[in-house]
Amino acid sequence: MILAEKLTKRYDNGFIAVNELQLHVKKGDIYGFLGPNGAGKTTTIRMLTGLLTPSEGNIRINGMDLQEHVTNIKQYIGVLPESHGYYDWMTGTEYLTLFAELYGIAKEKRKLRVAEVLELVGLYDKSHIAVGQYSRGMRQRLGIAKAIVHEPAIIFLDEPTLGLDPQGQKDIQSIIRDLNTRHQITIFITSHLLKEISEICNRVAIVNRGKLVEEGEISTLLQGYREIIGVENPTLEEVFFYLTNKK
Ligand SMILES: Nc1ncnc2c1ncn2[C@@H]1O[C@H](COP(=O)(O)OP(=O)(O)OP(=O)(O)O)[C@@H](O)[C@H]1O
Repeated sequence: MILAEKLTKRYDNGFIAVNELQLHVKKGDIYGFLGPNGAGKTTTIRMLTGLLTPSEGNIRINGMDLQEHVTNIKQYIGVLPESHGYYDWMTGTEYLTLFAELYGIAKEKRKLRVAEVLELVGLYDKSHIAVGQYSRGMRQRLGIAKAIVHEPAIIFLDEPTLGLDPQGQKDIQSIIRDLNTRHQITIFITSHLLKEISEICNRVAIVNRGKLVEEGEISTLLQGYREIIGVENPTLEEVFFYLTNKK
């Protein structure tokens, strides 16, 4: 579904933030993209979603080259960026209706689709309140609703539970599972909460200083590092620290 080959980003100051990354996200995955601060996760998401041009390498989404078909591909993907602004004076309904319109959803379908996504993220009851009065958890849920309003096949969630309390984290996790299982959306997610990733994802990639250090099924990965780390049942956190601290 997403195939990135030799993906590289060299910023104008010469710094190589992403270095020949090979990624393969399969249809139906909840794919965790992990790495320490500064590893290149946001830079990668920005390239995979067509916001930043790679310095080298290529990206195929649903078999289409991203550079060549960027406009078409934007209909297939939805994004919850790491940080994003809202129009605080708008209600949840107005905000989503605006994006439904920008995505070209026909006027007669907009109202129904906006109501559907509000229901899906548990904001239906709050749809008439100004976004400025939403809690952080509600804003994140609204951000997810925005990411799915045009029925994309893949969504990219950059730290969706950052700064949320445990209940807020659980709410987002259950929305993610629901989108994946009931709505067949492939999910690409970054998070520093490794327990969260091991609970909701089936596959992960671990990056460090712009380079891929591992990719695969979580269960296979954990098994593969049993002897190397010398722990009978290593957690994702133990494997992560082993891989990102090694020289
Ligand atoms: N515009 C830029 N110019 C130069 N360097 C940049 C630019 N944007 C990001 N970087 C650097 O690229 C590296 C990767 O940044 P990026 O934001 O992709 O990391 P990240 O893995 O998302 O980090 P975090 O977990 O902290 O969000 C960092 O060292 C960052 O300082």
